[in-house]
Amino acid sequence: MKISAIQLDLAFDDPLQNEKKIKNEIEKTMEKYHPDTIVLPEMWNVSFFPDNIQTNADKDGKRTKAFLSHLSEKYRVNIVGGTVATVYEEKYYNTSYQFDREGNLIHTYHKVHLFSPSEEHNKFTAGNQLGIFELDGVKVGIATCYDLRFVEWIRLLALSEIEILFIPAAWPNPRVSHWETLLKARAIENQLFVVGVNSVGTTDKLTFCGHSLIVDPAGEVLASSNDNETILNATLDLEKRKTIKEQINVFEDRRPELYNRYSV
Ligand SMILES: NC(=O)CCC(=O)C(=O)O
Repeated sequence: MKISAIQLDLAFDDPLQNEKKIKNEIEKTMEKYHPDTIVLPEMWNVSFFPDNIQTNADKDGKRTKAFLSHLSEKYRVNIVGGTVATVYEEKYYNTSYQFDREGNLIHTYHKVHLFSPSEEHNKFTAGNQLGIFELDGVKVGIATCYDLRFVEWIRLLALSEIEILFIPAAWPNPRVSHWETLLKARAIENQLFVVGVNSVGTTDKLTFCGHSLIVDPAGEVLASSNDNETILNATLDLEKRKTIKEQINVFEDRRPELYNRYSV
């Protein structure tokens, strides 16, 4: 599967400008790289995140769904649509929508672990469903930014036998080393491909660190970036995951009966 991950400097609280930019970037990506799947960063409609989220949160995700559905159908490409601020029945969510090559919405994920240092938990409602879906017949998973720190949550995805984990993010400085280390660790410990797509640029409070990464199940970096806008590309050889599991099969060697005994 050929992946293109688009690392962007998003306009703060300006969904129209961000839509325009994403449309251009997707056009450019399709012309230059012809990927199977395009991946976007977290909260791309407003950036992470305006205090007055009420103003521009997407009602029922209607606008975002129409926008991404049109692009995925037009370019016959799967889109892992990063996340956007949404509002459903007066509750705000950090929501990710996924589309297949026919423009069908195939999956929706609401961020589960809200980033309390930025007061995200006071503005948004947390989701409570695992993010699992299929792209071109491949089982894949999604988690959003801060979710990456929750090893138990990502393990549940891995135990569901996903092959690729997508992590859209708005991960700021000064924690670039956490971001890179955790992406690699989640790839190695779960023997998965991990596609981490961050933002760059600044808001009134944060500077996003970029350094998006595509990592293979052995923790080898297939594509990396700095803190500029860029498109990362990698072809994921899904057979490699099988070979790695044959060499060190941590899933065969797990002792879940002990983990359950000591669980608190
Ligand atoms: N957008 C986020 O969830 C930020 C997470 C973060 O900065 C961290 O975990 O560190």
